[in-house]
Amino acid sequence: MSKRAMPQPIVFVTGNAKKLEEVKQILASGAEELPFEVTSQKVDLPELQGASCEEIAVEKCRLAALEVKGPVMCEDTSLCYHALKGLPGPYIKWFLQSLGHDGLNKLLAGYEDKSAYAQCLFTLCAGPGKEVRVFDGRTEGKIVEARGPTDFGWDPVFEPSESGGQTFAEMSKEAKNAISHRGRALQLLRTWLVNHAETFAQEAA
Ligand SMILES: O=c1[nH]c(=O)c2ncn([C@@H]3O[C@H](COP(=O)(O)OP(=O)(O)OP(=O)(O)O)[C@@H](O)[C@H]3O)c2[nH]1
Ligand SMILES: [Mg+2]
Repeated sequence: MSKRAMPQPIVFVTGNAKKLEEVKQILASGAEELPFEVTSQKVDLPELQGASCEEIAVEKCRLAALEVKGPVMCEDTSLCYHALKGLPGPYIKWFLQSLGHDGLNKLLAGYEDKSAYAQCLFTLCAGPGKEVRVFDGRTEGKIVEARGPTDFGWDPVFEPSESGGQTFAEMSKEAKNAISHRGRALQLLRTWLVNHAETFAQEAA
């Protein structure tokens, strides 16, 4: 499919190099090609506190569109423990930074239920002041003792239910992307853009 003419490409705004790496891999694979060019910009945007995952994601994307002055996409990842009623959720970054993998396990020491889900909210906005659309991808699993390479966040302590016993960190990139929160959310965004290319290009004009 040829790329649709837009004044600017869609800029994926993130401060996280590992997210960007996976997003590039996911977009390069899959049956449908995105009808727009995607570039990236490294900006670590401020994130709302005390709000829902969705509110945080929408506000971040709104700020990204103002910063870039054009079409943007962003994403927000949460790790939600069922026993803790969804926490750490959107605050997982700070929990991981302060407590490490061992601490992420110890949080559940007093609970039988070690289950958790990874959630990725992709957001898409055609420009400053334009509607922000949200695409929600989730993967259920459980929190385990760290196994596998430690180069991406909490991957070593999350074992998806569909992985046959491997943690995200132990899986190949292709296998992770096929069942990951990020892979699923990005697939929804891709399908929406393929089906609404005209609408989005007009909003961005
Ligand atoms: O093991 C992992 N597997 C993943 O698939 C994954 N995706 C995100 N993360 C980590 O979870 C926090 C989300 O916070 P987050 O969404 O605010 O990201 P961020 O601040 O790093 O980037 P961004 O907000 O600039 O895009 C950050 O610590 C990320 O490193 C992951 N860890
Ligand atoms: Mg962030």
